[in-house]
Amino acid sequence: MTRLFNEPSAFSDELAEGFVAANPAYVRKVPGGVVRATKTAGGSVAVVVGGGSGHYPAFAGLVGRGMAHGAAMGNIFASPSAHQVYDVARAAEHGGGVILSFGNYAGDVLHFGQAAERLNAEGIRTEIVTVTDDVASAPPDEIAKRRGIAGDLTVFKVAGAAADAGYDFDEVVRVARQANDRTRSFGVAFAGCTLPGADEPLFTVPEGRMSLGLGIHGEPGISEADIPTADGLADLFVDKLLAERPDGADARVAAVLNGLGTVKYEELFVVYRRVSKRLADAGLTIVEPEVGELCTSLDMAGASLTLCWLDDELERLWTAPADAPAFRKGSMGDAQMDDARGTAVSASAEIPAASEESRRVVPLLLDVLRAIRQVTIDGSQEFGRIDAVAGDGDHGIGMERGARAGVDAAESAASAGAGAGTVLQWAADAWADKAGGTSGALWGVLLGAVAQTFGDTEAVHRRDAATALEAGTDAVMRLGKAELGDKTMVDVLVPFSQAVTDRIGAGNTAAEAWTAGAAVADAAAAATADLTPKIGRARPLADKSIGTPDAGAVSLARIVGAVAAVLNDARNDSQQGENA
Ligand SMILES: Nc1ncnc2c1ncn2[C@@H]1O[C@H](COP(=O)(O)OP(=O)(O)O)[C@@H](O)[C@H]1O
Ligand SMILES: O=C(COP(=O)(O)O)[C@@H](O)CO
Repeated sequence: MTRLFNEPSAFSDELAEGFVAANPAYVRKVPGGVVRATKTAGGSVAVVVGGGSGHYPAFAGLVGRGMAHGAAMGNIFASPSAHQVYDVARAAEHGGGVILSFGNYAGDVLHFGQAAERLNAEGIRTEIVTVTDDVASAPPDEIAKRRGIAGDLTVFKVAGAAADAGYDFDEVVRVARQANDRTRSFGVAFAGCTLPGADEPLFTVPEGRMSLGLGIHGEPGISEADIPTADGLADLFVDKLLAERPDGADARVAAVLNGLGTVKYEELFVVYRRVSKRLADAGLTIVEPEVGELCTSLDMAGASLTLCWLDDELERLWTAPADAPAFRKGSMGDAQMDDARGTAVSASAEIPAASEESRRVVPLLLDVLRAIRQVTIDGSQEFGRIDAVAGDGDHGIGMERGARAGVDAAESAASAGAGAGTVLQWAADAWADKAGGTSGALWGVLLGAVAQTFGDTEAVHRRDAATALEAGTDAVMRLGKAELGDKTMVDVLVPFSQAVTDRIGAGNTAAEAWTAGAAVADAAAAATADLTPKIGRARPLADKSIGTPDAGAVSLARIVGAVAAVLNDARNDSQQGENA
């Protein structure tokens, strides 16, 4: 149970504030997260990490000398937005380029990817290193699909040490990827975690049982077993990981026995006693092990073991001194504070000139956006419950956060005289920024593509609605790379967009076309229940997901229905106006 909070929606911002207040010698707040408060040598590569909040000390607790240079801090269990990542990277970079490193989750991949594109376009050399250590989340022949869990630590540590040792950009990327290739983790959970303000945990495990192959966002494990003794758990961990020993690995390993939130250090030590013995029996030498909480999942009761098979270079970097709020090793000497660096990085947007025709559609667009917001408020709990079956339960919160921010931004743009395109673009940017997560990125590009199609100078006709939907569908599929049948919002978007295009082509009004499209969307969303997820958070829990529709598909269908209602109301109003 997360007992101590004020407003649940303010939890991640408030914890960031408190974290910075508690660690002024280490970190400084910047838009989107934190950067080192200490000086870094000019020309160094910057290692910027990040992810959702709720995993402390990942990610902000690992910012400091010898470790990361900055951390983008998302909402609880939701990736930070591209905007946040960009801002943190700009504040952290020192002229040697930026390595963005994070656990392999769809939302993080999309947002960090967009930030990398922007940084590279601005001439800041940026490369991504995803962490894929969780052996439970995909088989060895699909290793790149694996999630990142406590193995974040070994990858960030190696990358940060290399950057501070003066390695050049390509060399930091090389050793960080090498560390990831050599890192494997496996975890179990005895009880799920509860989001601040929620009454129920995201999942439960029957008394006396444990969930094997946990996710760090309250995703249930992939199978269940009786809770063994401490030695039994150690054996399970070691057997799983020894079976995954990378090809060509030497006999020296970094070992991390990680508590997920409510397992006591004492219990971890009892388990570690046996882990160390078993590894020694297997002929392995453990190098500077870590036992404690290094990557958590709020109050989840659980533990994981990580092994990183070291070579000489990785060992040197793993054992190099480090000094971060939650990770200290060796002795680094006195730090010099970095007072001089500025923080403001994102330019504020201007309102481009708009034509009268373009502005004429803005009131209707605002009604549409407000209706979308209402759907996300009304459906927040339900979308979250659907998402929790095989995901992390945050789909409702994320959609609501995004839609609320989108409406606020659109209203500001409209009151400053913006045209249709800019109103929607502001909504798109604010949605992606405040929602984070996979759906935040996807709704950002969806609305952004509609905004581009509408523009600020031409009147918006019903054919433009169909063109905009097609552009939005393309943008979502290009960014998310999901195909039809993968069990995502794409399974609704494609048939819905097609239905609207067909109806408009046949001479229907926009309201008629959307009404017909809404029926198609409802049926398509319901049909996702039979599908097996092939992408996104639910993929490792495919069997659990069968029988439940996809959360993003359901929320999209609900939104389409609400938009159809707004268009029908608008049409009835204008007909009454004509009759009067
Ligand atoms: N690659 C993808 N392409 C399109 N939609 C996706 C993709 N991955 C996930 N989704 C959609 O996003 C929804 C989850 O959104 P959200 O809760 O924000 O995700 P997460 O918490 O997993 O980042 C899924 O139900 C699915 O509809
Ligand atoms: O939750 C995280 C990112 O996952 P999403 O795919 O955005 O839900 C984060 O905590 C892990 O980095």
